[in-house]
Amino acid sequence: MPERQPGPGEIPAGYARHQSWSAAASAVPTTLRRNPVTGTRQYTIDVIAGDGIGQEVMPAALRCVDALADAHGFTVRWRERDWGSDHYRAHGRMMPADGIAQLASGDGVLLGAVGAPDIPDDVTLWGLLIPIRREFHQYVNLRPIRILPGVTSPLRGLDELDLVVVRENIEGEYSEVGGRLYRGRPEEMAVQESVFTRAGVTRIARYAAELAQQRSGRLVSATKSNGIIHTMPFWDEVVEATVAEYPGVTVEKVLIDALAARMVLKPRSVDVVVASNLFGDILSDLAAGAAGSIGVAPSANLNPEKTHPSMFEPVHGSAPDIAGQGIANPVGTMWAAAMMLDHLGEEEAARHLESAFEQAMAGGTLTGDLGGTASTEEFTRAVLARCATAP
Ligand SMILES: NC(=O)C1=CN([C@@H]2O[C@H](COP(=O)(O)OP(=O)(O)OC[C@H]3O[C@@H](n4cnc5c(N)ncnc54)[C@H](O)[C@@H]3O)[C@@H](O)[C@H]2O)C=CC1
Ligand SMILES: CC(=O)C(=O)O
Ligand SMILES: [K+]
Ligand SMILES: [Mn+2]
Repeated sequence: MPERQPGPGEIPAGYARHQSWSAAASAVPTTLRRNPVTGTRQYTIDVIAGDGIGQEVMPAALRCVDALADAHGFTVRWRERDWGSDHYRAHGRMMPADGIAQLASGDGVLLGAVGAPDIPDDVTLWGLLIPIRREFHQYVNLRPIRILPGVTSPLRGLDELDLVVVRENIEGEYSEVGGRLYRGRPEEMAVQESVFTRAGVTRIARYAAELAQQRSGRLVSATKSNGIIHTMPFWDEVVEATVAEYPGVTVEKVLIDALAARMVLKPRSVDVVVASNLFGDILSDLAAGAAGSIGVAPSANLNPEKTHPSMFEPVHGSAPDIAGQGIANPVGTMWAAAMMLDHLGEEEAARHLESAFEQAMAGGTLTGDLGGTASTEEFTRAVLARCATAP
């Protein structure tokens, strides 16, 4: 494997040792390519299929969006990026040194997954996914989940579930503050700091409160302020004070351990969950499991101010255990693409895409993770058949 030796000003493959490339990210603000005179809508989207099943689920989603673009009168220019673990093996980095700057001129990023069994996961994540989230200030990770048509939840008697995890996405427990000393020796130690800021907690709480206001008014805040004595009491205080500004929204703080049990036992008692980076990561896979499979779960890494591109991806990873078999469920990526269309202002196409995969599933075409026998290709064709014509 090549040695990772970034030159001056380059992005190192391991973000932990980064200098700064924020200037590159903030240089070019995104502007949606909507011509005010002709009304034509054209979007430039960067596509990072990435690793493992990312290579299988991404083409499935792109074909659907292309069909929808024709049907709804807009065009998408895909800029395909061969970034990820193969790029790392060839060049010693997950993306080019100016990768962030390249993405900055687009209207959004669609990502499959990153992660390969032969490369440490911190290298792959911190070399691609996490820098994009941070440098583009995508501080909201929005993760809706529903029990989709045709799916039987593994939870007894649960036939309906519709909740949203609002995960803080750029600070918290995922922090490069810390270090390791005396590697390999008996006295070795590792320190990992969590970073919570008033600005960071306030803005995620605001986003979640606004979402709760549009839904049930019920917000659950995941915490662990009994065991984690500095950051979590701070999280609780800031969340409570922020949500108090939103009439009609109540916030219930629930310790994460009990919340995990509650989401299995009484998942419908939860509507919108606001959670730190790590807690939101875990709860979103838990919620997806309750809804039948993590293969259907989407996520939007949002820069709500739209000063930078946002990034859309399935919740799942590269799934090396099933990669290359053509059996991955592409719904998580299709649903993420629908969230991207919403973000671009193409709401009709977004609803069309959602109803297309829902109808395919309702018709009994299901991939193996959901107990069906359809391949990725068979399922995708069933969705495509419902994308060309009006829903
Ligand atoms: N945002 C990202 O790109 C993420 C990357 N990862 C990376 O992915 C790699 C694998 O991680 P794991 O912990 O195994 O999580 P994973 O999400 O890749 O897979 C967990 C389990 O779910 C199944 N699964 C996932 N997506 C599926 C789909 N679309 N259809 C059918 N089955 C599906 C897999 O086969 C596996 O049994 C690691 O390198 C990890 O760091 C993990 C999570 C998110
Ligand atoms: C990396 C990961 O697990 C996630 O973004 O959900
Ligand atoms: K992913
Ligand atoms: Mn995750």
